[in-house]
Amino acid sequence: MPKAFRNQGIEFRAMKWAVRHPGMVSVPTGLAAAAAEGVMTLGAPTAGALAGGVALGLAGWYRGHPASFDAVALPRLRAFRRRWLTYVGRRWADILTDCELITVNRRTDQVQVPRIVRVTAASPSIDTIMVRLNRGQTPTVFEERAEALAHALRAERVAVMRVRPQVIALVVERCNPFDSDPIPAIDIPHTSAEVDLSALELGDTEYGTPWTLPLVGNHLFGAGATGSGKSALLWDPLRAMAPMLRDGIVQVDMVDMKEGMETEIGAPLFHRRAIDFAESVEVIEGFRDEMKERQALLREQGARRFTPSVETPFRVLQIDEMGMMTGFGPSKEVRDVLRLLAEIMTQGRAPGFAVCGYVQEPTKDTVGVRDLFTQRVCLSVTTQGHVDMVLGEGMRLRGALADEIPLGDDYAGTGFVVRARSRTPQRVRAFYQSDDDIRDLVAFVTGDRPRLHAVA
Ligand SMILES: Nc1ncnc2c1ncn2[C@@H]1O[C@H](COP(=O)(O)OP(=O)(O)OP(=O)(O)O)[C@@H](O)[C@H]1O
Repeated sequence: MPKAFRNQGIEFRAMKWAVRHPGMVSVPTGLAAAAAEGVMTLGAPTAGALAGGVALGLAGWYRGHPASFDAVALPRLRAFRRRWLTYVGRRWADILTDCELITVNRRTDQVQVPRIVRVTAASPSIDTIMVRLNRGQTPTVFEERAEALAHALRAERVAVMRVRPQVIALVVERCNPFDSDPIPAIDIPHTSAEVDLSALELGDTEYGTPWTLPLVGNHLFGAGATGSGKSALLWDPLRAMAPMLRDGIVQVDMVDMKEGMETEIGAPLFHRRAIDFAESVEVIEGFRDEMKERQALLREQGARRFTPSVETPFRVLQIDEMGMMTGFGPSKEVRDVLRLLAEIMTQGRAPGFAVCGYVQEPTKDTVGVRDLFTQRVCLSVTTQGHVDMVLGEGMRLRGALADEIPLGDDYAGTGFVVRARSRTPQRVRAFYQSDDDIRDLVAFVTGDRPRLHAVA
């Protein structure tokens, strides 16, 4: 038989085998089969030109529009690479064999390896592998072997989730992208012109790029167990907006339901501050009334939205331990607070009124207005269910293992956000501000002047 036909026969057999064993196909065989098919169908020059064109197109996309490339193409390319290099045929079978996750058919003695259905890699350090269980296997078997699997995959941890009957997801956290040392606070911007309210820098993403928050036009929800580092979510936006606080272009009201312990050190930064329930209701009510006045003013001026200025400052209401106001207080008062917050959060965008709420327990019973928050950060939480409550349905499955983030200083301030464009979770770590950093911030904002505003 001529060599060309012999080769074709081999490739056809390889392709047929690959189709029949999609979970077991190896890189050289799978890719060679695909390449061979391309070459045979189109001819070598056309196939080569096509492959080159695709590579060039991707390079052009990356250079021309890195943001959309990052959101759309990169996760797919990464998933493809992981699928065919990391979780591939023999290697996958060996790992599952070593972890005692294969089965043997008693009748035929055939070894059966749970098949990979799909691999996604929303972030550089987290993969989700959908696996079809062998008949007779249960998700519990994988849960019990998760630690062994993590070691075998050389991953930090593996979480097992039930997807549908016979299909589970292995969420593989490959590494912690952040050092155990905190990320130091950024330098305070000098002038208001340097502040971008639609991109306040709060920390780093797992890519090593700045993690920014668009606070204007949004409401921030920060959830995390005690000790997870929620205070960073409170102080970091203030640091990023410091010149505007100094110049009166941003005014922040603070409701500190920890009896003022958390915020005493930065008290001069706040326009108003409340540290018990009754004062807090007053502050929230005052915030709502001011929003109404602003709405009336904009209506008079025929303006559809505010422009941050000394006359019409961007107003922010921060509520630490929000659950104490919205879940655990006396029922009539709680209802009133929820109504006020709902009013502010549904109407505050155009007149420039934003709410930042920080909670330990993100359930609907505790925070009835949870769904009105438009920006969400999930730090280390205590249960799996909390992750989707904060970030949205299915985010844990896509890799947001916030309940697996260990508590402690090495991880404090680490959490997940959802990327707006691709709706995929991304790991972030907030800047750490020491007490001295906060004192510097206060000194910068107040200068030599006396306290800017009365403190409740
Ligand atoms: N971004 C960060 N990076 C590193 N360490 C941090 C960061 N934020 C906070 N920490 C450290 O983590 C510890 C707990 O932080 P923090 O007080 O903010 O937790 P919390 O979530 O507010 O807890 P609680 O609800 O009990 O007040 C603190 O000792 C602090 O030093």
